Amino acid sequence: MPVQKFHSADGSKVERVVLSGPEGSSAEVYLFGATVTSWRSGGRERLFVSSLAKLDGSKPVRGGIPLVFPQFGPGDLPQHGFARTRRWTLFSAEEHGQGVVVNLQLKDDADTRASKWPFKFDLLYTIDLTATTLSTVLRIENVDSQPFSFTSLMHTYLRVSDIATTAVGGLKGVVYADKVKGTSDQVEQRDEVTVAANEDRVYTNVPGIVTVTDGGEKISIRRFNYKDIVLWNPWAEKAAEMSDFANEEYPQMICVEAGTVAGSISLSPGQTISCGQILTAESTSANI
Ligand SMILES: O=P(O)(O)OC[C@H]1O[C@@H](O)[C@H](O)[C@@H](O)[C@@H]1O
Repeated sequence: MPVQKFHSADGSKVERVVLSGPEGSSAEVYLFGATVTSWRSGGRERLFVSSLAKLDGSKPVRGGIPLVFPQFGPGDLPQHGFARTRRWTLFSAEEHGQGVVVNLQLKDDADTRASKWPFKFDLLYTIDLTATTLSTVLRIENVDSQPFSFTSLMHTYLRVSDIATTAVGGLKGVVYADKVKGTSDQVEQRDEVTVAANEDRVYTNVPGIVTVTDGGEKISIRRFNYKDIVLWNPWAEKAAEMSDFANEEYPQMICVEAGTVAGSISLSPGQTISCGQILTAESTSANI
């Protein structure tokens, strides 16, 4: 069965779905936050989820792909907006020629309309799995009678075997803001960006494909309507401040987050936009 539904302990609602694709590929998605918590391809888990992550809806999931909308970072709303902490609806799930696709939906409700972002919206989140790709696309529709603006991002926690041998390509020549150092106009000089400390950077207007290599493994990130890339690893010092992240886990992950966060996206009444990423796993060594 390509899509399996798992219910909450009391059996009253679907808690998560598991997609089974070709060649042993799979993905798991929680309806809480529409959070993808697992993506297996080429016999490997490609996403990192902390062993201390809360999966009971008590806080955003520390790992996988939390969805940031309508606000990146701190601001009028809670950090990273409300999409990652709302319960989404399972809209549809079906097999297609090359894999399986699931659509989740989130609409405004009394709580969101009472928030500092009070607009009427309709979100459709499409998670599409093939043997080697996971595509996540967020379609945002303005169903209000007034325009609105937002920032959004897919906060992807990639699992790596060792941060010391992990390199991110595709950022050379890109201007970035360094949130740790407090600078905003540096230009990346490196072909391969490595991380060896607490890093929190926003690369703006990234032009093409971004790659993450880790030993013989490579993930390519293709984006559309998402201009920026956030690079984040908490390292030991920030890890110690997070109750839902084990101290020793930071070498096993890197967040490479596709989004539009340096500027915002505006939609007029009736307008829609689809923003997303396609992650492709290219293994040179399968380990099933
Ligand atoms: O702890 P949170 O809210 O999930 O955020 C984690 C990190 O998310 C990153 O996207 C931000 O750039 C960081 O500043 C932030 O610390």
